[in-house]
Amino acid sequence: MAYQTINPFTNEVVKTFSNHTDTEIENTLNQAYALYQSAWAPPENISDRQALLRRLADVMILHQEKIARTITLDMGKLLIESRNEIANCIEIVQFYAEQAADLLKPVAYPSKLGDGWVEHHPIGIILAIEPWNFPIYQLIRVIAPAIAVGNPVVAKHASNVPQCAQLVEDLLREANAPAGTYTNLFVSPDQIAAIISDRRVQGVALTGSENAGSIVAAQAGSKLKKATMELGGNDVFVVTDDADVIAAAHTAVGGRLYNAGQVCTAAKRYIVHEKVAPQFIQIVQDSFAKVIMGNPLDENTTLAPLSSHKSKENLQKQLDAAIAHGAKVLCGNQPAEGNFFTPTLITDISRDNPAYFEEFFGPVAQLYVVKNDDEAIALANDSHFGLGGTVFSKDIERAKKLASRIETGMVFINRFGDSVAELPFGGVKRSGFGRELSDLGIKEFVNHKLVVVGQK
Ligand SMILES: NC(=O)c1ccc[n+]([C@@H]2O[C@H](COP(=O)([O-])OP(=O)(O)OC[C@H]3O[C@@H](n4cnc5c(N)ncnc54)[C@H](O)[C@@H]3O)[C@@H](O)[C@H]2O)c1
Ligand SMILES: O=CCCC(=O)O
Repeated sequence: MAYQTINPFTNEVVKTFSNHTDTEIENTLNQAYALYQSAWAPPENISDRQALLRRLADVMILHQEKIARTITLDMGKLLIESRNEIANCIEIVQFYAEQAADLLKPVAYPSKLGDGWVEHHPIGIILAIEPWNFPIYQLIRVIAPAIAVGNPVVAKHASNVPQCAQLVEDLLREANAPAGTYTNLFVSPDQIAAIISDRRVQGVALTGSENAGSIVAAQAGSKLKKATMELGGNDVFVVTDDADVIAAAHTAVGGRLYNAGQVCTAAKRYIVHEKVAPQFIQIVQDSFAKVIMGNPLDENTTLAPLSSHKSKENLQKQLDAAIAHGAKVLCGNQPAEGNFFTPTLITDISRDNPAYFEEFFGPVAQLYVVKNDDEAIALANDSHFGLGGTVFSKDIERAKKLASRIETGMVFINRFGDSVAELPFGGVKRSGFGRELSDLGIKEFVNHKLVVVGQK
C-alpha cells in the first residue's frame, strides 16, 4: 500500500511516504502503552487532558488555513469545504475540552447491595482506521474524546491523505501532547491485523466502506476487542406533498453535491411525492447544470474533482451498470475532464437494478416518485444501509412520524444533517454500529467500572 499525495485536480504525484516497519510499530505501541500506564491516563487527571485539548484547539486555530490547504491538496475538496471541516474540528476539540469532565463524571447506581456508582476509566490503546473524505475530521472525532478519556490513539489513515495524517501528529506535538498521545502509522492491512491482535490495543474505531468494516470488525471480534464501525450509507431525502418544495430541492442539491458527493450521509436517494415531483426535478436539474467545475483552490469553483482517477472509474462503472439495467438519466452523465464527474440524476431504478442497493460515492442522485407516506417508508427501509436521512414537510407531526419510521441512526427534519460535536453520529444495519461524538461517543471506549460500598 503506497501512501501518496496525488493532487486530485492535476493527477500529479506530490509526495510519497515510506511505510513504517514492524520495529517502528512496536516502538509506537510501547510508547503509547507507557502513556496509558502513566499518571496521564487515570480519571482524576482529566483536567490536564482537557488543558491539552484547549491547547490543541488553539494550535488548530493558528494553522487553520494551512490545514485547509493540506486537505484540498490531499483529496481535492473545495477550499471553502476544507475550511468548514477545520472549523467543525476545532468545535469538536473545544466541546470535549469544556464538557469532558461533566460527561465522564461518575454516575450513581443506588441498589439494595449498597451505594454504587459507575466510573469511566480508559481501557488502553485505540486503533483508528480512517477514510479520506473528511481527512482531519475523521481523525479528530476519535482523537478528541480519546484524549479526554485517557486512551492513546494509533492511526492508520487512507493511503491518499498522508499529509493530513502526518499534520495531525505535528499539531499535537505543537500543543505539547505527551509522546504516544497520537501516532500516525503508514502500514499495510497485514500489519493492521497484527496491531489489532496486540494485547495493548483494546479498541478499534473504523470509518470506511462496508467491505473494510466487515474485515476489520471480524478481526477485532476474533480477538474480543471492542469496535465501532462507521460505514457507508444510502440515505433518503423524503419530500412530502405539503413540503416547501423550493427549500427542499435546494437542500437536496447541496446534500448530494457537497464534498463532490463523497459523503457517507449524502442525500443519495430522493423520494418525492408525485404532486411536488415536477417542480423538485426542475430545480435539481437546473442546479446540477449550473455547477462550476475547476481548481478546488479557486473560490469560484462550486464542484470539486473526485478524490482520485480510480474513484471516477468506479462511479462511472456503477452508473453504466445502472443504465444497462434500465435506469433513465434525467440529467448529467456527460464526459468531464480529469477527475471531474458531471452531476447526474437517474430514475426508473427497479429493485433488480444493482443501483437500487448500492452506495454511489460521488455526485449521482437517484429519484423515486411516490404516491404516499407508506410507499416512501417502504422504499426508504428497503436498504442494506441505515445511516441517516432527511424529511421535508410543513406538517412537523407528520414529519416526526416519518422520521420515527425510517430505520437509520439519524434523521433530520426540514434541514440537511450536518455533523456537530454535541450530536451522536452513527448508523444501524450495514452502516455499522457504535456512535461517535457527543456523550455517547466519548463512552464507547471506556471501562464502565462499577464500585459498590456494601451496607453494614
Ligand atoms: N459512517 C461514517 O461515519 C462514514 C464517514 C465517512 C465515510 N464513510 C464511508 O467510507 C467509504 C469511503 O471511504 P474509503 O473509500 O476510504 O473506504 P475504505 O473502506 O476503502 O477505507 C477506509 C479505511 O480502511 C482502510 N482499510 C481498507 N481495507 C482494510 C483492511 N482490510 N484492513 C485494514 N484497513 C483497511 C483503508 O486503508 C482506509 O484507511 C464510503 O463507504 C463512506 O460512506 C462512512
Ligand atoms: O462522511 C461523513 C461526514 C459527515 C459530515 O460531516 O457531514
